[in-house]
Amino acid sequence: MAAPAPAGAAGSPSPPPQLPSPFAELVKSPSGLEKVVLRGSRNCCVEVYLYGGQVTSWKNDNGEELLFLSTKAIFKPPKAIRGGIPICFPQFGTHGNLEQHGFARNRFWTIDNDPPPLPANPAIKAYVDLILRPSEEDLKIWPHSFEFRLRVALGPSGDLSLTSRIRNTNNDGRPFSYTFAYHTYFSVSDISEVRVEGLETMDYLDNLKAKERFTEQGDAIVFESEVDKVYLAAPSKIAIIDHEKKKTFVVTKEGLPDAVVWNPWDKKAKAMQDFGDGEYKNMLCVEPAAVEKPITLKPGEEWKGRLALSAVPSSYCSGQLDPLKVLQG
Ligand SMILES: O=P(O)(O)OC[C@H]1O[C@H](O)[C@H](O)[C@@H](O)[C@@H]1O
Repeated sequence: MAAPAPAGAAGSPSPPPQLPSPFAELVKSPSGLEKVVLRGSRNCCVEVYLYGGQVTSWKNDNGEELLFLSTKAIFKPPKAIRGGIPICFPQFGTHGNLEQHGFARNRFWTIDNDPPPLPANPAIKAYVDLILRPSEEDLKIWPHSFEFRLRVALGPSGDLSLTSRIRNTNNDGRPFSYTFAYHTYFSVSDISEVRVEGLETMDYLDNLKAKERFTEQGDAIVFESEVDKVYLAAPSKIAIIDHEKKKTFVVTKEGLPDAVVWNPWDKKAKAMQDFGDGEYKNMLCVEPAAVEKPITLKPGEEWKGRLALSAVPSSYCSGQLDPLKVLQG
C-alpha cells in the first residue's frame, strides 16, 4: 500500500502555518491576501496583512474600529494598502532614491515562528511575529542584506503594540542607513474637532514648503487645511483628542525621535485614486518616525523601534481634559 503523502506534497493542500499564540489565526481575506487575526477580550481584535506586514484594523472592546482604512483601499500588489499602519522602510517619504516610503509596505512578509526572544510580557496572549528579508530584486534597488522582524501584539486592555527589530546581515562588512515610520492612520469623527497635544513648541520640517524648518507656535495642533509636517525630536507620548467621539488616542514611541503629522485635505484627497474624496475628514496620520537623522547599522547590529497605541474613552476628561495627565500618566 502506498504511504500517505506528506502534508504539502503535490496534490495535497499544505497545512496552514501554526501560530504560537492560540489567540492568533491566519485567514484568507476576500481579496485573496492572507491576514493574521489577533483576538483579545470581548470584541478586541487586530488584523495584520502579510502583504506589507501591515496592520489594517484595531478594534476595541465594543468592536469599534480605531484605525482608518479607506473604502477605496486597493488590496492588490504592488499598491500599498491605504490605511491602518503601513511600515515605511528603508526610506520615509522622498528622503532618498527609492520609491516613496520604501518597499517594505508592498512586499510579502512571512510568519516568523521562532524569533529571538523579546522581553517577556506574560499578560500579552495575542501576538504574531513577522519577518521580511530582501529578495534578489530588492537587493538590486537597495543592496543591503537585512532581517526585519515585526511583532504585533494586542495587550489585555486592548492596547496595540508594534515592535520592529532591524538587523544588518551584510557579510561584506558594509554598514547601511535608513529612515523609517509607522505610518499610522487614526480614525477620527471630524478632523476639524481634533486636537493633537505634545507637539506644541516643537521644530518641524514642512513637506508643503520644500522641507523648510519652522517652530510650532501656540497651543495644541488643530486642523483647518492640508498638513504634512515632520516634527523633530518629538516627545515619547503624543495625544490625539477627538472631541466628538470623546476619545483620546495615546501614542507612545520608543527609538523613534520624530513624528510626522499628515492630513491630505480636500484637494489631495481627490487626487488619490485609493482614497475617498471626503475621507480626509475622518482620518489623521500621526506617524512615529526616524526621518531627520537616518539610522545607521553596522553588520551584526540591531535597531529596535516600538509603537504602542491606546484609546482612552475621554468621558472622564471631556471638557476638562488635563493633557499632562494623559501624556505623563
Ligand atoms: O500616498 P503615500 O505614498 O502613501 O503617502 C502619503 C503621505 O505619507 C506621509 O505622511 C508623507 O509625509 C506625505 O507627504 C505623503 O503624502
